Amino acid sequence: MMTIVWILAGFGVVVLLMILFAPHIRKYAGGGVCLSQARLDGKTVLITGANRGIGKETALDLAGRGARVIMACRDVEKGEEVAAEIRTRIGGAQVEVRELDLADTRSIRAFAQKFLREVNQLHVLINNAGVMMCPYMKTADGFEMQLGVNHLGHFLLTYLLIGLLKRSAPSRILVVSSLAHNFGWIRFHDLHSQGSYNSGLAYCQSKLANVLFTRELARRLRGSNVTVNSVHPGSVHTDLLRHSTIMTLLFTAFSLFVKTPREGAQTSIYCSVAEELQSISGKHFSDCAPAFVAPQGRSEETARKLWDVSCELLGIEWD
Ligand SMILES: NC(=O)C1=CN([C@@H]2O[C@H](COP(=O)(O)OP(=O)(O)OC[C@H]3O[C@@H](n4cnc5c(N)ncnc54)[C@H](OP(=O)(O)O)[C@@H]3O)[C@@H](O)[C@H]2O)C=CC1
Ligand SMILES: CC1=C(/C=C/C(C)=C/C=C/C(C)=C/C=O)C(C)(C)CCC1
Repeated sequence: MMTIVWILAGFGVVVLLMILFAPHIRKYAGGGVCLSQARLDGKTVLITGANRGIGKETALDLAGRGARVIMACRDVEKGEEVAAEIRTRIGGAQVEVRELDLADTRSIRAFAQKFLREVNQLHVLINNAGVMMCPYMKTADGFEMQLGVNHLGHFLLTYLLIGLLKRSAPSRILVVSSLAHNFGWIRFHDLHSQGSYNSGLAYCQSKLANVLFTRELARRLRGSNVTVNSVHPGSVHTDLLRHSTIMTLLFTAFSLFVKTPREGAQTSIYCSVAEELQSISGKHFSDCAPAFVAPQGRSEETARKLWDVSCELLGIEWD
């Protein structure tokens, strides 16, 4: 009986302390803030998955800095609703919505074709869209969904737009990866998890692929004045968690310690605008500062092999 009383008392003390220190905990959990006041007037930014979560907050901030923001969304209607909200919140905001389904290479090619016809400059490409821990699904081209959307879809999109980015230089590419890359490895023998599927490990693989792509692309872009960096936004309460009940419960219970989408967007914003990053490429950032990359994310051999396999799967030649 006494043990239960002590446990309840301890729990009460913890809750009380959390309430008391809530503002301090929130400030700490919010993480790094982009302090740059840089304007983006005359610059064009493309953000994938900009209709919610981190992508939406990134679009809102960059539009506020005067950029022309193109929101690439698979659901145009949802995208238009968010674009209208951004226009209401920021007078004179230049936001547009274009259809892009990263789970279908035909949609990616159609998007790029139209984009290259109608937009003549691109200064920042933010590969932000993502899916996490979904049940086993395949993209229209037969790729495992998380690898297909998070890595291969963005790989093809970047390939199709790289000429425009080079012509618009100085320009930047951001790849929104994750701390989850630490727990991933590239399963070259079963890239699409046909033998066995673990939704968490498949997500980690796709986020490791993001880091490896960033490093290999940076190496290939040396001297072009186009930089590419990867980002971990932090643990952010967004709809990304929708396929994991445990993660949803955890993030709800510990919401004090988890970032809001606006806080989660800070590192993407920082890497898009910070003047001091103008010539920084092939690095990984979190909380608006350089961040640790796991050894498997630093392997040049794996990065090159993944590059070749990705080209082969997508039927492209990218030297
Ligand atoms: N939230 C977190 O804690 C963390 C997030 N990240 C990364 O941050 C990025 C943004 O995630 P977050 O904002 O949290 O998640 P959200 O689920 O809120 O947003 C994801 C966005 O990606 C879009 N998307 C998903 N599939 C496709 C597709 N096939 N084609 C085009 N767009 C698609 C979604 O569109 P729709 O609305 O139509 O579904 C949505 O706009 C992701 O890359 C994620 O891996 C990394 C670490 C932690
Ligand atoms: C352990 C623990 C947490 C869980 C963190 C997790 C599970 C992070 C997941 C990150 C994601 C979703 C990455 C996406 O790429 C909280 C809730 C912060 C509260 C403090 C203790």
